[in-house]
Amino acid sequence: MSTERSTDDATMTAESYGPDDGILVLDGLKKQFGGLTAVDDLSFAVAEGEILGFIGPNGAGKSTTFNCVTGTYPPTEGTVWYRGEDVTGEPAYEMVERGMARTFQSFRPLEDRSIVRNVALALIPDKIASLSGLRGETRRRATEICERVGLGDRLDQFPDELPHAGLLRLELGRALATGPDLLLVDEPFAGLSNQEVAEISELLESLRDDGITLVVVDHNMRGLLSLIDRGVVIQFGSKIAEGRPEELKADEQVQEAYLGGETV
Ligand SMILES: Nc1ncnc2c1ncn2[C@@H]1O[C@H](COP(=O)(O)OP(=O)(O)OP(=O)(O)O)[C@@H](O)[C@H]1O
Repeated sequence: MSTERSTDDATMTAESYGPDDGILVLDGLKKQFGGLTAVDDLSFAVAEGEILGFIGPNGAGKSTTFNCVTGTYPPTEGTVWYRGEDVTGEPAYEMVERGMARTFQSFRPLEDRSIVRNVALALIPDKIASLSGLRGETRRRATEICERVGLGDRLDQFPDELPHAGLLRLELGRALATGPDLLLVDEPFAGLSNQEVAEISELLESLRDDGITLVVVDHNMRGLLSLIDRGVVIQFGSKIAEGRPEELKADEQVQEAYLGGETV
């Protein structure tokens, strides 16, 4: 990363990143919808093996950034590098093949399929084609993933039998089925009790221990600051702070953006 210019006020220093600054690097990302600039000159890097929080108030541009990175929208300007390669504007299926997976805020399970079948459908055939007994192997892999996300005792239930936290686990299972190196998790804590936040945090930490890099998005800092190694905070589509949880908590702009000056 290099610094191109700096300002003497409290605004962030303008930065320029290169392809090797992290497993995922955004440089000067901009996304406009007509006259609305949803993401504006946003740059940051995700280090391999970390849990990065991507934080911002409602409407700050978090989902739009996610959508530009995962191939849902082409960015208006800027560059996205994944594992050192320029992947700007690549379609979603190519990003999945490269090892990037995401969960969605609104869950989209197939309601007429069991839990294990929902996960099996997300398995990428190429990755298991060389294994013998594909059908049995598919079931075995899907079962393993269900167990991994805490749904081992609900394999043959249907999505509408799951509580909210169970649907989140299923969403994580479907993402894991694509064999990701990087997992983008969209607002996992919304609608969860404190106990569930702790349990899901434990699951996300265990995925990191398995070697998966995580970017966790949330507008709410509840639960997030104790989970993440580092955070990037955005407001109105631009980065206002970046750092370790204790640095973010102490940052005046973050306080202001979030709680009108109250302590985070
Ligand atoms: N497809 C779209 N067309 C037009 N405007 C959009 C579109 N998607 C997002 N926006 C606008 O871009 C801005 C950023 O929205 P975005 O959904 O990225 O914010 P967010 O930080 O994810 O918010 P939330 O926490 O509520 O999910 C908002 O003003 C939103 O209305």
